[in-house]
Amino acid sequence: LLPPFLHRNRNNLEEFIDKICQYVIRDMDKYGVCVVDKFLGMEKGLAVLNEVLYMYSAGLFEDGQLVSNKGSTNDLKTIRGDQIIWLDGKEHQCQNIGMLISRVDAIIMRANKMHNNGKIGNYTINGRTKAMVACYPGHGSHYVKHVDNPNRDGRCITAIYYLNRDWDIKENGGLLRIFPEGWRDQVADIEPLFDRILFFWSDRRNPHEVQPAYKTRYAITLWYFDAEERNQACRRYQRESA
Ligand SMILES: Cc1cc(NC(=O)CCC(=O)O)nc(C)c1Br
Ligand SMILES: [Fe+3]
Repeated sequence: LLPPFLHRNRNNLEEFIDKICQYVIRDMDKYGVCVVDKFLGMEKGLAVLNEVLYMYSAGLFEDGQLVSNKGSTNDLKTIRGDQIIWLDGKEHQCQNIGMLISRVDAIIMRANKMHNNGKIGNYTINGRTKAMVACYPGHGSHYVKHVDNPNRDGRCITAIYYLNRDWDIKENGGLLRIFPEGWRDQVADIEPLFDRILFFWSDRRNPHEVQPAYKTRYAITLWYFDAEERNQACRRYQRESA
């Protein structure tokens, strides 16, 4: 008879997803931010990391936005921000990234169903963006303080999965600092640790920044849509572009 921990069969996965789901609902309701560690486990986490490293080494990432950085002499020194690639997870050599995406979908859709008559935080989630795989090259590249969805474009939850093994925040930097609205001068400092997933409301409640990273820093981001807000945003967009 196999020891219990080797039976990672369906019902263990179902139980795991339910447990994480309760935790996500509670923390999102209370804080608007939720961190889950050991999300996939070492083996699957490494499989996802290896797919990302393979694509990065194959030069498939596009150059991210240029962050114009005023040097000391006030010259416009542009340092490269994050480099990104968008994936739907069905691409060749991406089946583990695809598995990660379906795990996050399972939690969000389960939370959507489970929570006060099919809503999480009063949202009805009916879709998401593709996965944005981002790499900060690590020469001090950072991301300036911003809000993901400042103008009601439909995105309600940001989910970020981190892939950085042996990350030492003092040495390597790359801290994600969230300034949750209503927390007064408190901040949420999130280290981009391997196999960690972070959820937060995408709107103005959660301005955030990535502090300069001094080692290559990888993350996979998904943004989930609220049906109503997304429909209104699409209608607005059609009117504007008509
Ligand atoms: C391209 C793009 C990236 C990000 N990334 C982060 O905020 C970093 C989070 C982290 O890696 O810890 N956000 C927006 C609104 C856009 Br657009
Ligand atoms: Fe962001």
